[in-house]
Amino acid sequence: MSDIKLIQVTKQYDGQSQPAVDSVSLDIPAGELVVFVGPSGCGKTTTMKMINRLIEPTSGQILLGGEDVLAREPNELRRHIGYVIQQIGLFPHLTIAENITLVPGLLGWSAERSRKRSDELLDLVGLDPSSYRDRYPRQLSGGQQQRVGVARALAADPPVMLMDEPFGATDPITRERLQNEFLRLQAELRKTIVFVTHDFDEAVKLGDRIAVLRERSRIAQYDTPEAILANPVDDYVAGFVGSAAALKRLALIPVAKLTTEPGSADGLPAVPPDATARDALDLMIRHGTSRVRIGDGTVDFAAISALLGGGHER
Ligand SMILES: Nc1ncnc2c1ncn2[C@@H]1O[C@H](COP(=O)(O)OP(=O)(O)OP(=O)(O)O)[C@@H](O)[C@H]1O
Repeated sequence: MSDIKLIQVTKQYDGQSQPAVDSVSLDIPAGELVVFVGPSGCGKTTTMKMINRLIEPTSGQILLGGEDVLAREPNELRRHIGYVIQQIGLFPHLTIAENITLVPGLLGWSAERSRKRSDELLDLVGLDPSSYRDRYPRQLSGGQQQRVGVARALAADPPVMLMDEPFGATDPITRERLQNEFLRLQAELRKTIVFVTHDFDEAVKLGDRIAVLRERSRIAQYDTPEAILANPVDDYVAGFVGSAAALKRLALIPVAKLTTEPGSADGLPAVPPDATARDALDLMIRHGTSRVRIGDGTVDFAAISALLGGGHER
């Protein structure tokens, strides 16, 4: 199992008076997408890069599937951890297929196996292999290059992915499309993912859990998006959540996340399986009910109103 455990991890850069990351402990369960969100300079990237040893911790321990990452050879470690960054870093003189299969190449895959994998991944990220595999990066739009970046990180099927603001450089519409595609992918692949962003809406939309970080990467709150929206632990987190934006955020939360056990759903209006909490609320208001059906379960008004920050006056 590829869970990740940070145990009192500290990074002190040379010449800095304070550590960039100060004794951070965090458990990231296997198969979950955990988002680090926090203001610029709070140490998100530093924390993430210590997991694949692009940055070496000053002290503390990082376990990957129970194994100390510091005991592993860095290049070998990195071949098992997909890495996606904002400036994708595709090699301009290599074709898209060659870019995608860099790591499989290092792992000694045959040309045939690499070609198949690259076509499969292009399909997976929504690019037609026959029209894209032989192009060069400059012949693709920013959003398409970003998809190739994701495909490349997935190439050797690593159990763990680190993603640093991967959609940050794209326009809002492309960004939303990439987020949606990525959510669909992750529902299928269930990788262990650490995802860095400073956009709280993105964190709510993508995260199974969110770590809200304060300065020096200290964890202000670590919980599901729903729990953080409903009960921010303090003013710092509440400031991040921003109560005025709560209604808007309902449109980001799949109502399936809120579904309760199957009960009697006779006669209740139904929302489709991919509906958002906002859709469910609209349906309740239209039908004057406090419960709606989704699949085999139901969701009630209390679950939705909790997301609006019920009980936390600002
Ligand atoms: N190589 C370095 N040497 C010295 N200080 C550094 C180095 N890299 C980062 N820092 C400092 O460590 C702190 C954390 O930086 P980091 O890049 O991890 O933050 P971040 O939360 O990812 O920020 P952003 O959202 O702006 O990318 C910052 O104060 C930064 O100036």
